[in-house]
Amino acid sequence: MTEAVLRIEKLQKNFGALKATDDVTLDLKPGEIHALIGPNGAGKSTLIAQISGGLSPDSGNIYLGQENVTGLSIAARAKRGLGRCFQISSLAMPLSVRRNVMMASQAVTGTSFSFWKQTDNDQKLLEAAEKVLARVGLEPRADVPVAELSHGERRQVEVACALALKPKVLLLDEPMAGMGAGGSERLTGFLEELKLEVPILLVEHDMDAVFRLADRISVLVYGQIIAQGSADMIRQDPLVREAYLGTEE
Ligand SMILES: Nc1ncnc2c1ncn2[C@@H]1O[C@H](COP(=O)(O)OP(=O)(O)OP(=O)(O)O)[C@@H](O)[C@H]1O
Repeated sequence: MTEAVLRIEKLQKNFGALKATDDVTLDLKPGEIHALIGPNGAGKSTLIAQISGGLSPDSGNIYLGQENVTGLSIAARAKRGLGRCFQISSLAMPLSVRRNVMMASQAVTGTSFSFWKQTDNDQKLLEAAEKVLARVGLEPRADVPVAELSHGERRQVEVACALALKPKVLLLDEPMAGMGAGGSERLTGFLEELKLEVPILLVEHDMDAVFRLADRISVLVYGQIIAQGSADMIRQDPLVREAYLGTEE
């Protein structure tokens, strides 16, 4: 059996009486996209926050490869290869696309002291940024301030920032949100290629993208996984149809 790169075991998180994460177990294997779907308020963001390290679970464990990372900080997890899509709000708007990507990779290489001077000179960072920008198709926009980009392009910058950290695992929280049809289509194609290098745990409301991309899908409702399996299995699952009735489809 292929070893999981990310494994979540019996995770539990309560907010007062609300069970936001209720005994969640799932894993992510090399080469796959595992999508996490569920109606609004199902607990997807809460789960992603616990995996990335922003929120501590009440109980349960999170493993990156063999290592239990449940007690580690966001930065410590990032150093161990847990990449996540940066929120647009964390991008530096006045700075160029290239500079944003360089700053992202610097954040985990530990070279942040006096980085304003250093960044321009650090050839390694620059080369790494150029590679990533080419990868996501942002090369022609490298010198443009993020503030001048379209929403879809900013999303691409977020993905580029995450990739600059050379992650072993990628968490993407609604990467298609706010993108036009063309943007979603391009990003879908890109993620299809990317998963072969970096497995992806994907939270996404765009069901066309989910059903096209996901090798496996977990359906979260009221903090619990009510179904887990291939896209075909999930499409036909009566519990899932009931949970989505009148919402997504
Ligand atoms: N810090 C918090 N304190 C109290 N309740 C919270 C907190 N964060 C989230 N919740 C509640 O936990 C539940 C799960 O919320 P969460 O944002 O994880 O759902 P979601 O599936 O990501 O929703 P959406 O699809 O709308 O983004 C919701 O009922 C929400 O109101």
